[in-house]
Amino acid sequence: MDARALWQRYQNWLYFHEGLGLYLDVSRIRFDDAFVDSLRPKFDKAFADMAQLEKGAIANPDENRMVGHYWLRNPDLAPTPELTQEIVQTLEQIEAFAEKVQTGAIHPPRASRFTDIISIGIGGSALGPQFVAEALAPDFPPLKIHFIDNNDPAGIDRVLNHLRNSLASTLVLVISKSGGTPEPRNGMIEVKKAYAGHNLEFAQYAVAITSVDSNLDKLAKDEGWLARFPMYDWVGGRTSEMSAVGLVPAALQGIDVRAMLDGAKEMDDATRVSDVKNNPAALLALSWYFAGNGKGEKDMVVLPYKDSLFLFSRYLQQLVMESLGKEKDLDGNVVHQGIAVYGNKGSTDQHAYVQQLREGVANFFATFIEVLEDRQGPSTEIDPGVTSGDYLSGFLQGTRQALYENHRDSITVTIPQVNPRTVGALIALYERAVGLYASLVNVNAYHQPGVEAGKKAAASILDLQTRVVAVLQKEKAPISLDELAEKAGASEQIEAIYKILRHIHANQRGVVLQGDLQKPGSLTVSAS
Ligand SMILES: O=P(O)(O)OC[C@H]1O[C@H](O)[C@H](O)[C@@H](O)[C@@H]1O
Repeated sequence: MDARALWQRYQNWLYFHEGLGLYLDVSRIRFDDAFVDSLRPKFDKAFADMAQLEKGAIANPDENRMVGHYWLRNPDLAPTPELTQEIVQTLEQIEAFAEKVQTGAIHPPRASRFTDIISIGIGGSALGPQFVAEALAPDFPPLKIHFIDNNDPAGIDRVLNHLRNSLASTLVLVISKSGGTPEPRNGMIEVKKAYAGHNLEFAQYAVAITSVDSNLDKLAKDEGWLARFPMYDWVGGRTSEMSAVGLVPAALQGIDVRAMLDGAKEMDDATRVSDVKNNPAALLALSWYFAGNGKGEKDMVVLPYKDSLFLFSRYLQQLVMESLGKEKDLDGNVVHQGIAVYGNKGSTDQHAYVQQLREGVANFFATFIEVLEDRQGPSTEIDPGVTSGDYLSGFLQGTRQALYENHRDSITVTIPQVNPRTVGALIALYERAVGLYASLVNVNAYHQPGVEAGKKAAASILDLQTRVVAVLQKEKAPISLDELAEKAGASEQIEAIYKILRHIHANQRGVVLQGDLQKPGSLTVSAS
């Protein structure tokens, strides 16, 4: 296609949302009209499915749950007045709590204000809050947020060390929808011990965000934590940014959560339109379907050209991959669906892996996120008449063009600036696109059965560790791994036992391995 024809195609397919000032350009995805027509029946079904979902249908059949993240930003849509009221009240409580914390009406026992937040959570209970903090927190927020989103002891230490002089003014958010995920539970126990070590009573610093009556909720209630905010079973972790999960940390950091919700609502309205060409989420789903042949054959590389959006790809990774990455479709056929997502930010990534994108294996399509406003205030000129922002803008256009010339397709989303409304809109846009695409490929976007296998295996390893260590402690002399495994009744699991022992040995916690480390089968082990 020559330049004029491309320009025409650009204009034909350009989507613009006036209220949000958001553009979506899918012209560099090479579908034709016949392809769009061929998907029409699937889209009709997807729009109908989505309408049912918004009305409160059991859209997550495996877990027998409604899927209601759209109600969070438009509570009147909720299927019952009780739910509407609950959403509205929770939002009011969140805002009231944040205001009291910021003004010092709620303050820690030994300081006049809270200054910092430790947010403990993982997956959907971390990625949204992290993305939004990075995108929207002011440079000098009323409370500065720090995340514990893993079970890495050194990572936990790092956060606690940074805060060792301000723990007495640090609020702790423990975020877990289920209230039973091991990582946040363990993080909470470690942080609690650190508070005890500073003679601080944890409950006076702690806030729980979790489902009503979960283990975490009960603990927070029993111990009299500072506050508790509810999570709902009809909101999935990966779509929970507009629930208390995302709103509490955002409001505490001084982010305008109402504006974020408004932006999402406006986008929801726009993506409810049942006409592909005039629905930005449908245009995304159409492009993903075309690019990956409806089978996820191409990865989605997400490149925001704005530092504050660099966690967007990480956020989308869970939203897209946990939603679409499914073994079976809704009819039980084995389909192995999904779309792999990765990315970081431009132009930084141009100096890393864009070489491969341009010339190497063509197994991806790119999504550029462009922000029109360079910075607040004027820019200095780097060269005569040229600013850093002009360079960044040029880098984006250049990469888009260079990729297209080499048959690498791309989508471009353009927003006027990074603010609560546009961030809310971006989140809503992708939530809807994922939902529509899931319908196109007939998978349940709202469950995650595959995650359980790893969790169960991990639990059985920890159980094995307890058994093996108990057996070892009764031994008087060093014993071979084979013997130990047999005595623990776990001969089949010798490799796992070896790895457990090597780990305990490395941490000098009462186990000594001796012998040739190159030949694990020849090692003997003793309790020290
Ligand atoms: O919020 P939680 O219940 O602790 O869950 C945190 C995360 O854990 C799981 O592994 C799920 O796969 C995620 O979807 C979820 O976001």
